[in-house]
Amino acid sequence: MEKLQTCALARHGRALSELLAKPHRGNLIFKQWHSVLKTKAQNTTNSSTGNVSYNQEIARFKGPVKESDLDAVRAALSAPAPVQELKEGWEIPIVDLAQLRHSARSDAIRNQIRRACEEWGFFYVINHGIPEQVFSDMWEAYHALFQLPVENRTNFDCGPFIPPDILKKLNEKREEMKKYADYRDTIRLQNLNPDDESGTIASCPQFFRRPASNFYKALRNVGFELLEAMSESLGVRGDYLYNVTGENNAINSSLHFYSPDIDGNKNMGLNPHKDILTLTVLVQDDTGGLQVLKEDRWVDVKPFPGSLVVNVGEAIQAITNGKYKSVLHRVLNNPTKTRSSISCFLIPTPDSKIEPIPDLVNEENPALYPTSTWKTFVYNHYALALKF
Ligand SMILES: O=C(O)CCC(=O)C(=O)O
Ligand SMILES: [Fe+2]
Repeated sequence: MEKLQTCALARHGRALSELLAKPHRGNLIFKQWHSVLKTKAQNTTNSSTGNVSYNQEIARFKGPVKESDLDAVRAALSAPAPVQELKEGWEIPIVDLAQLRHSARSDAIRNQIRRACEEWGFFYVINHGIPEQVFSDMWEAYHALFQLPVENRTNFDCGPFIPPDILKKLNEKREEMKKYADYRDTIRLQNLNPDDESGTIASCPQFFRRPASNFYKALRNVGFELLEAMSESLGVRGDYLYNVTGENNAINSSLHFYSPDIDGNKNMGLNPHKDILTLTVLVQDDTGGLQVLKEDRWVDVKPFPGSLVVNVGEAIQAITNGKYKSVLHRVLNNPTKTRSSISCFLIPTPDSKIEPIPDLVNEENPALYPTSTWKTFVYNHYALALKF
């Protein structure tokens, strides 16, 4: 703590304790970009963490770490929407995968998926059949990973996936971007093929490889199954979305650890953003805080034990010519508890062609997206967001 305090003093010329005493201590100075967690166990009540917990004071104030640029870019993609009361009875749709696998019910479930993608862009998946052990092993590995000293992360935490020239522009806008800082720590893994133990996963610590491989394989395969159902729900061949996103067996992942909102400032753990990729499959612990925007209202994606949370990415929105929605979502920090989540992103390969499905384009529905490669799509996406 002492070291961090010195660091805060040096940077901001004020003692940490002084700032902590102020009612507005959630000010920009402390909205650091990343946080680092480790050491001293505290009595946090995060059920999925078991006995493991992290020192939240440190988590909040260490930083900025090597620029969590992606968060800032994502935040810049759209201004935060107005916060309104949640509408009673609005619930995220639930998709029962066991029923989808049951031929007598699969049509009905595909229709549910279609509606969920059109109306919400988000849904829960239940009865996916992934053994509980896969999750518990992964959570254990997750917590062990976060306990490593931050300098030991460089081998495997790939940082943001942003084209270098965009990154340069972003650095020029750094001050402006600070207002979008998030209260959390994130480890990012990129281009990880869970089938290939000699690939990217080999740069992860030994203890993490096996549980991560099992976990990502399971989540990715659920993602593939959903891509098939989504293709069919659009009236195209079952392998359409899978093929069009490049038959990529590798995934990206963000492992998030959210600090408690100890000053009650309703700080943002993760600013409103859309996922740019194909499909996100996410697990969250039982803390809650994830919200999705629907008709200008934030709706809670409440923890639902045993479920996966799935959301449509920008790539699918483009391929479906806007029919399936990639929607804004955010995470609010819990007042007292930490929160853990792991996103598994299905990603196209760089040369994949991203363009609307021809059958979905007609006179009434002109193409809303030009044909591009995934690489260009990503570039344009960020460039547009940053308005240069
Ligand atoms: O932590 C969560 O629940 C959301 C994470 C998320 O939106 C992301 O990684 O893109
Ligand atoms: Fe997201």
